[in-house]
Amino acid sequence: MPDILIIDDEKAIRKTLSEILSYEGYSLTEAADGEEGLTQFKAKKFDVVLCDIKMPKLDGIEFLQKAGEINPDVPIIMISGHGNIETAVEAVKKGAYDYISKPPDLNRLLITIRNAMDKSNLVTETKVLKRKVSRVQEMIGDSEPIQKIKETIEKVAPTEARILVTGENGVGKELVARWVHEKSNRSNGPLVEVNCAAIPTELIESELFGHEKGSFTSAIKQRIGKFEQANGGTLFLDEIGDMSLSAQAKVLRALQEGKITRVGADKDISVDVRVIAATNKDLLKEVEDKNFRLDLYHRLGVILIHVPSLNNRKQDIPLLVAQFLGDICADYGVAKKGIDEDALKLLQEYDWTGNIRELRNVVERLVILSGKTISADDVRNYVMPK
Ligand SMILES: Nc1ncnc2c1ncn2[C@@H]1O[C@H](COP(=O)(O)OP(=O)(O)OP(=O)(O)O)[C@@H](O)[C@H]1O
Repeated sequence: MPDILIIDDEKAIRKTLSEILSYEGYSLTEAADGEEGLTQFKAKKFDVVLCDIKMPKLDGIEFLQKAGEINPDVPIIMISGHGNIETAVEAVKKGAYDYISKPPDLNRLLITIRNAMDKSNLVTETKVLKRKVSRVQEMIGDSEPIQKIKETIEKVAPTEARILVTGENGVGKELVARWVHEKSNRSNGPLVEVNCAAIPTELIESELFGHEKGSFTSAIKQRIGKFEQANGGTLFLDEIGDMSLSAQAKVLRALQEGKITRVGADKDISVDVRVIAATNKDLLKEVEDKNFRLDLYHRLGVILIHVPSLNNRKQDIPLLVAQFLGDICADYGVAKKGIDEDALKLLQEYDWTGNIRELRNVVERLVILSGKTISADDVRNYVMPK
């Protein structure tokens, strides 16, 4: 049964609308002002909201803005009184689905609600489709290490084992983490990613565990951390070797006890998260240098997956180039370009210190600058040997 929220300070209007709509098979919730409406809106996902414009506490326009921040996909139909048609039009400009006038015309009311629900279903379907289309990039390569990595992923993904992925920048460590999540029993839950190297040391704890309002100078609002966001899913801690020792201690506790504490809070929160960590550093050397905790290393690295550099699996280059050529030409909306054998050979001779990320950039450059078929001369002209 579709759920409709009616927000109006006039009891008579709420009553009339409720009667008509419940007769039509909708389930109704009523609120007497914008604030109450917002509380209801937060508590449950409605299919449609009918909202008066002039109300005490929070008026219709303010409700529209706040509701849009919480869930922009729920259609809101404004109910306008005599004197505020202009405001209703303004509301539509600001994102309301439509408006109806008081007293409501029965047919127009029902049609508007039906249309609003159709539109909202379409929005949801489009989102689902988009998600399906943007599925995880396939892991290309038939070299022995890549085959072994794929086998390991198949085996360990359905378990709850923590995984430490190692390898240079741009080799595909994140892709490994994505596939583990995708093939795990948590694939319907979130995959949340944190790049530990990109966050200043003093902020990493609040980023991971969240904070309470006022717990430090810039904590103006309460904030949910990445561990909580990843609840029921997977947390990918990238560049874990760059994490401060004090954050390491807290991550260790989260892993040992399945509990976290927001910065500035005194209450524990239980979290159900599978952690996959990645690093381009030699963590055991970091342990030796006292930059990384040995106990955390053991907790994280139940399964170790090393992704070798592209220079150590150059036989994967032709397959990767073919894949990237297809993807990039499709992105640019041009017919798929080909590549000469000699050009491919030259690419295999290069030193790929930037790994797969660099290879993709080079293919993109070649697609832009070359003719229909990429030649060895194109490679010589546009790809500088190092
Ligand atoms: N085997 C592969 N097949 C196809 N694309 C790949 C493969 N490995 C990596 N890529 C692509 O190369 C790019 C870099 O990969 P990714 O971000 O996973 O590397 P990374 O090791 O996590 O890098 P960093 O350490 O810099 O974060 C991504 O666009 C990824 O989709």
